[in-house]
Amino acid sequence: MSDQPRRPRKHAKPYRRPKKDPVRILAFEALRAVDERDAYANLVLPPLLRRAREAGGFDARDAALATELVYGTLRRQGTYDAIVAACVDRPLREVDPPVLDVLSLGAHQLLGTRIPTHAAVSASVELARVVLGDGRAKFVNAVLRKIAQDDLDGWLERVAPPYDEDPEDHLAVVHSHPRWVVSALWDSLGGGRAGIEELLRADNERPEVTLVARPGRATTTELLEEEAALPGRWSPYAVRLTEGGEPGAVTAVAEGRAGVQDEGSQLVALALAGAPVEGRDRMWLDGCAGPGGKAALLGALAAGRGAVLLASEKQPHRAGLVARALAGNPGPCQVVAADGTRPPWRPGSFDRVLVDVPCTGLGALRRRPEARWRRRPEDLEGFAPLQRGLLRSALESVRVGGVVGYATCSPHLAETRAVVADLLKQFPDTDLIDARPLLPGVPDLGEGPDIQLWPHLHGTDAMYLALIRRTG
Ligand SMILES: C[S@@+](CC[C@H](N)C(=O)[O-])C[C@H]1O[C@@H](n2cnc3c(N)ncnc32)[C@H](O)[C@@H]1O
Repeated sequence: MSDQPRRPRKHAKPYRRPKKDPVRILAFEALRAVDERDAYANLVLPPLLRRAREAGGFDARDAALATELVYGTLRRQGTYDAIVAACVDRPLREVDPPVLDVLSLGAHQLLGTRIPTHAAVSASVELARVVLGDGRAKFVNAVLRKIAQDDLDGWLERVAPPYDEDPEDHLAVVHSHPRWVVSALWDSLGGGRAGIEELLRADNERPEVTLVARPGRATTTELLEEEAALPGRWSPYAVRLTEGGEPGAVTAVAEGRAGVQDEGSQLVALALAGAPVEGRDRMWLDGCAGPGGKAALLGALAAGRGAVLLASEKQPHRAGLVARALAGNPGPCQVVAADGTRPPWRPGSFDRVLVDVPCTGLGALRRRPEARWRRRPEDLEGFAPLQRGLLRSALESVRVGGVVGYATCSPHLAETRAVVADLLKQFPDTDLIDARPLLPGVPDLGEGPDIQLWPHLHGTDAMYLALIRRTG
């Protein structure tokens, strides 16, 4: 035995178990709800945050951190799964989902935030003790210590296949999108590596909150008086709220004179309203109106031109939301709950028709962090007949000389150009209108005549719009 004196123990103070960490427990609960109950993060989080605030000791910074942990972990799940898989000695499907959630949450803190390594590991291990028990906390500790040995770039070099060998798989792991989604977005965007990488990066950013000043009811000047407000980029009715801006605190929003509406959604309504129609321009239809963002803007624009808007929506509760969005509209409008594929109105009744059809939502991935992992390629087949049925009915509902706008918040070609091409074959007396000149000053709208907006080019959701005139 050595006669060297033993080194004094480093931790002279008695071990004190760290206090429970409400931020990480809340983030874990939210991830479990998304995983177990197929909940949506943007719906599950607000009540959890409210309850935490009401319980006390949970301030705005805690709420911001919890939100970042949940959204960031969900968005980057594909990347973190690949890294965790490299650090455990069994297939990920054999790791219990709650354990995986704690590991992903830890991986995000280590690789996607500025939280110091020791704090990220110890907070995650403590979370694991509380929600999983001591035994599994040891496993979490071991895995996170391995992950902490490298930074994100280092890990990506190890776990992503080289770009030259498999570009789509490489981008899927590096930018955390399912491979089929990378493929579909790239097909629609076209071009080389730089563009698709910018798009995938933009999908991983939190979108700005954009307001619309509903014409005749509010002005952008009024909205710009808000502290965190900046002018919109493209829509004359848009105002952006920078970090910390709270839409609910804006008087015009509380009064329904303004609303929260992505600028891409505003541009779709503006392009339809601006399309030239021959003759009468009095009857406008929004055939898929719920929850009413575009209907409220169209209603206000119609009012300014002496036209009437009929807003139709199949789901009665969503028709209720449309009625709320249109309450106080400065001109005549009506809301009905109706199936747009079997409409109660007569053919040829309308001068302008919008159908913003149900779709995969692949253009709004910034807003719904879990959506990319839930969607399946088979979903496209489910939407295809409905999208065609709604466009067919819209083309029947418009009079000769009037215009139909077919919109999606997906850039997937199967939901955009393929639907339009099919219906143009069935309705030979139609013309596509070049929509690009209707959005003056908006660059990079594509080759036309339809338009495709993109998060990385326009800062909007990836909305698609084709404008079709009936000529006979
Ligand atoms: C993409 S959302 C429309 C968003 C809306 N235009 C807005 O800007 O707020 C599609 C809407 O179509 C509705 N819908 C689905 N099937 C329908 C049908 N057969 N007829 C009419 N509406 C339908 C959905 O309930 C959903 O509210």
